[in-house]
Amino acid sequence: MKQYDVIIIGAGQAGSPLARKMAKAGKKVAIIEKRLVGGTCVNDGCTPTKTWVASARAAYLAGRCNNLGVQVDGYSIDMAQIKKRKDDIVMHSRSGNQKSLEDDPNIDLLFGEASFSGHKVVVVNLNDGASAEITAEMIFINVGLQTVIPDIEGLNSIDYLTSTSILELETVPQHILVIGGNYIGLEFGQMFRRFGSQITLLERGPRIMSHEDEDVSHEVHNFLEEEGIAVFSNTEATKFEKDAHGRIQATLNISGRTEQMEVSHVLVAAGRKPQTKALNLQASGIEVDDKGFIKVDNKLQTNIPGIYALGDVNGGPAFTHIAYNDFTVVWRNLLMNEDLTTEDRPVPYCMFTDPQLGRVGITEEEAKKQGINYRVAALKMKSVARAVEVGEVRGLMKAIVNADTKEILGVAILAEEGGEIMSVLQMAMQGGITYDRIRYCVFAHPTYSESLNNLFMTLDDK
Ligand SMILES: Cc1cc2nc3c(=O)[nH]c(=O)nc-3n(C[C@H](O)[C@H](O)[C@H](O)COP(=O)(O)OP(=O)(O)OC[C@H]3O[C@@H](n4cnc5c(N)ncnc54)[C@H](O)[C@@H]3O)c2cc1C
Ligand SMILES: NC(=O)c1ccc[n+]([C@@H]2O[C@H](COP(=O)([O-])OP(=O)(O)OC[C@H]3O[C@@H](n4cnc5c(N)ncnc54)[C@H](O)[C@@H]3O)[C@@H](O)[C@H]2O)c1
Repeated sequence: MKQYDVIIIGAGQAGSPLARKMAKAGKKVAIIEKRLVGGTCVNDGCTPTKTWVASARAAYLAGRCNNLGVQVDGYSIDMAQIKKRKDDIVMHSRSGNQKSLEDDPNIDLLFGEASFSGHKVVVVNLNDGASAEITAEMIFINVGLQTVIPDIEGLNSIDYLTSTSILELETVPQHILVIGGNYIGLEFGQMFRRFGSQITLLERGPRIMSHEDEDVSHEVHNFLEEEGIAVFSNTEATKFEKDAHGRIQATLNISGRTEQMEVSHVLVAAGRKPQTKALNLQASGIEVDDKGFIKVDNKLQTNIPGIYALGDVNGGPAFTHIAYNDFTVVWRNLLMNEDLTTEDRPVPYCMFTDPQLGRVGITEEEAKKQGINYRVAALKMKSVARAVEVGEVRGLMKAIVNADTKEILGVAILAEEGGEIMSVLQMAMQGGITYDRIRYCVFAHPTYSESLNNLFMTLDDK
C-alpha cells in the first residue's frame, strides 16, 4: 500500500488548489478524479452555463436592438457554434488546471473512482481497469453533488436531460418542459427561450425561488413570462410517455387540476444530492447526515481527526466560491497556523438570469422571523438613470437595514449587473459602512453604483 502525506478525493473547486498548496509545502499528494479535472464548476456548471448565458444575451439583444435605433434584419442561432465556443472555453480551463497538477512532481493525479476500504485507507478503481490502495494521515473529500432524479412514472423511459447532458445539444429543442424553478431551471429556461425553444417551467412549491422574498420572486416570474416562458407553480409532472412519433406526452398536476402536454424535451432541475454513496465512508467511520452530506465542524473536519470534507459535499451553500473558501480555510489553518472557521463568513451568490439576481445577507422574511428592528430600502430599476440609459429597466434593488444601528443586513439586486452591484454593498457590509454613509458617498455618474445613493435616500430619516 502506497503511503502519501495527503489524499484528496475529487479534483473540484477545493481539491485542485489544495493539492497545489500542499505540494508546494513539500507534501506528497495523491489527488483522485473519477471524471474531469475542475469538477462541476469548470465542466458542467458555472463555466459552460455562463458561456451560454452570454450567447443567449447576444440573441436577446439582437432581437430588441431596434428599440435602441439599430436595425438588425433578422438573426439566427447556430447552436453548434454556441456549443463549440463553450467547449473551447471549458477545455482551456480544464486542461490548464490538469496540467498544473500533472506538472507538479509532488502530485500524483489518479484518474479513477475512490472509496474507503479501511481507516484512512482509500482504494482507487483506476479508469484503465487497474486498482490501487493508498493511505495518508490527512484526507480531504471534495466529491461534490449530482442531479436528483425525481421518482415520476415513466421518467426513466424518456431521454430526459440534466444540467450536464443539456450541454451536449447541438440543435435547439422545440419545446422543453423544465422541472424545478430555482437556479438551474431558471438559468437554462431563460437561455433556451432566447435560443428559440418554447419553455414550460414547473415548480412544485407555491412560487419560484422560494428562498427569496416574495417581491423578488414575483419580479423574476414576471420578466420570465414577459419573455414568453410559461411558469406554473404548485405544479408537478406525474407521468411521462413517449408516443409513436417520439414526442413526449407529459401529465401535469397544476394546483390539483390534471393537464396533458406534448413536449420535445424534459430538463430535470429539481435539486442536487451528495455523491457519497460510492465512497463507502463507513469503512473509515465517517459520519453523514440523513441526506448523505458529510458532517463537519466549523473547521471542516469530519468526526475522524485528519479527515476533512470540502465544498458542496459537506452540505454548506452549494457555490464555487464557498468550495474555494473551504479550501482557503483548511489550507491556512493547516499550513499557516491560522485559526479560521466557516462561521459568520458571508455567503453572496448571483443567479445568472437576465437581469441577474445578486444576493447577500438576510432577506426581509428572515429579518421578520428573527424579530430584528429592520427597515427596507427599495428602488425599481426604472428609476435608475444608468438602467434607463442602457434600456435595462427590469428589476429592483432592495436592502434590509438595521433601523437602530444603520447596518446593512441583506441585499437583493435584480438588475443587469446585479452581481456586481451586490458586491459593492457586500464590501460595505464587511467593512462596517452603514447605509447613511453610502447615501452621501460620491460615486461616478452615471454608474449603477451611483444609484445606491438613491436607494438609501428612500429611507427618509435624514
Ligand atoms: C448547471 C450548474 C451551474 C452552476 N452555476 C454556478 C454559478 O454560476 N456560480 C456558483 O458559484 N456555483 C454554480 N454552480 C455550483 C458549483 O458548480 C458547485 O458549487 C461547485 O462546483 C462545487 O465544487 P466542489 O469542489 O464542491 O465539487 P465539484 O466541482 O462537483 O467537484 C467534485 C469532483 O469530485 C469528483 N468525484 C466525485 N466522486 C468521486 C470519487 N468517488 N472518486 C473520485 N472523484 C470523485 C467529481 O467527478 C468532481 O470532479 C453550478 C452548478 C451547476 C450544476
Ligand atoms: N448561479 C448559481 O450560483 C448557480 C447556478 C446553478 C446551480 N447552482 C447550484 O446548484 C444547486 C442545484 O440547483 P437546482 O436549481 O437544481 O436546485 P435547487 O434545490 O436550488 O432548486 C430545485 C427546485 O426544484 C423544485 N422541485 C423539486 N422537485 C420538484 C418536482 N418534482 N417538480 C417540480 N419542482 C420541483 C424545488 O422546489 C426547487 O425550487 C443549487 O443549490 C445552487 O447552489 C448555482
